[in-house]
Amino acid sequence: MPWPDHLFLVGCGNMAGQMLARWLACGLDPARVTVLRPSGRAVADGVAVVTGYPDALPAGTTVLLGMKPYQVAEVATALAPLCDADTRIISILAGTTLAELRARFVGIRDIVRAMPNLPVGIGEGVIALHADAPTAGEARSAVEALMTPLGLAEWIPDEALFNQVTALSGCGPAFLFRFIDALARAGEAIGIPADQAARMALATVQGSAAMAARADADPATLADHVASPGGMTRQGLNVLDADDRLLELLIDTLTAARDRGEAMARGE
Ligand SMILES: NC(=O)C1=CN([C@@H]2O[C@H](COP(=O)(O)OP(=O)(O)OC[C@H]3O[C@@H](n4cnc5c(N)ncnc54)[C@H](OP(=O)(O)O)[C@@H]3O)[C@@H](O)[C@H]2O)C=CC1
Ligand SMILES: O=C(O)[C@@H]1CCC=N1
Repeated sequence: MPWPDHLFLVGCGNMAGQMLARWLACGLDPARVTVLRPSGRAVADGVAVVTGYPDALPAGTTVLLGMKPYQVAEVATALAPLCDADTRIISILAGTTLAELRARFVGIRDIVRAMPNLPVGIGEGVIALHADAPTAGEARSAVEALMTPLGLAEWIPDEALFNQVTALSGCGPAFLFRFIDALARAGEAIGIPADQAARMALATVQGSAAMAARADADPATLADHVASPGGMTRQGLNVLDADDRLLELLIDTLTAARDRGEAMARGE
């Protein structure tokens, strides 16, 4: 596995923390990692944690921007002077365009936008990637190799779609967690004891997702395999399908998330 010579994480909270946990589990040497986080909280055995910027970054450093998007100006002011032409930057900042990153990290050739999601921590995430023309092919390959142990890595050639894919896969786990919770609560509402409904909802979603991932048939066809003609499932599907109720709900959900990304890109 071609790990970066050095990895410098700016912020290591919910998201970057999951990425790092997976990289370490896959063999990244913790001595190659420095984490900057204001709290100074320990991250993992052997990983250096700092609360301020070092005087210099080691040669061959890959920087992961993992703080909140609104902090990019403050971070870039401190970080950009430490970067040299060979520093690689990976940004997971939602709604932060490459144009903005290029304006803040002038002179850096290799900048990649990455949009991971939380299941990267167990190697079952999705990571959308986008790079523009100046970023070297070698850097793209290196970043892709770094993302591969995290799950499904997909290049998005058109950055204009980045907020859309963020809505689908970056935010998606939250929508799925909400669905699992709602399925359990719906079970409880029709009389199943709460703890049993929670266990059964989670196992149903887990088993269905795993089966869909392995099946030759697409998910829409699999739904028909569950539904016996004139049976119970069809009656339930009729509720979800009436006026495309579920589809419309999800389109509204993704649209709201996408719109927020566009507003963030405008600095709102
Ligand atoms: N959560 C998710 O599912 C996803 C998040 N993202 C992106 O990841 C980024 C982080 O989100 P998330 O992990 O949820 O947020 P968290 O709040 O969990 O983590 C933020 C991190 O930034 C650190 N931090 C705070 N202030 C500064 C500062 N001034 N300079 C440097 N670091 C700072 C925090 O330090 P400390 O640990 O000391 O508090 C913390 O480690 C965001 O840009 C978001 O858009 C992208 C995809 C999915
Ligand atoms: O909520 C957010 O803004 C980030 C982007 C994707 C998931 N979390």
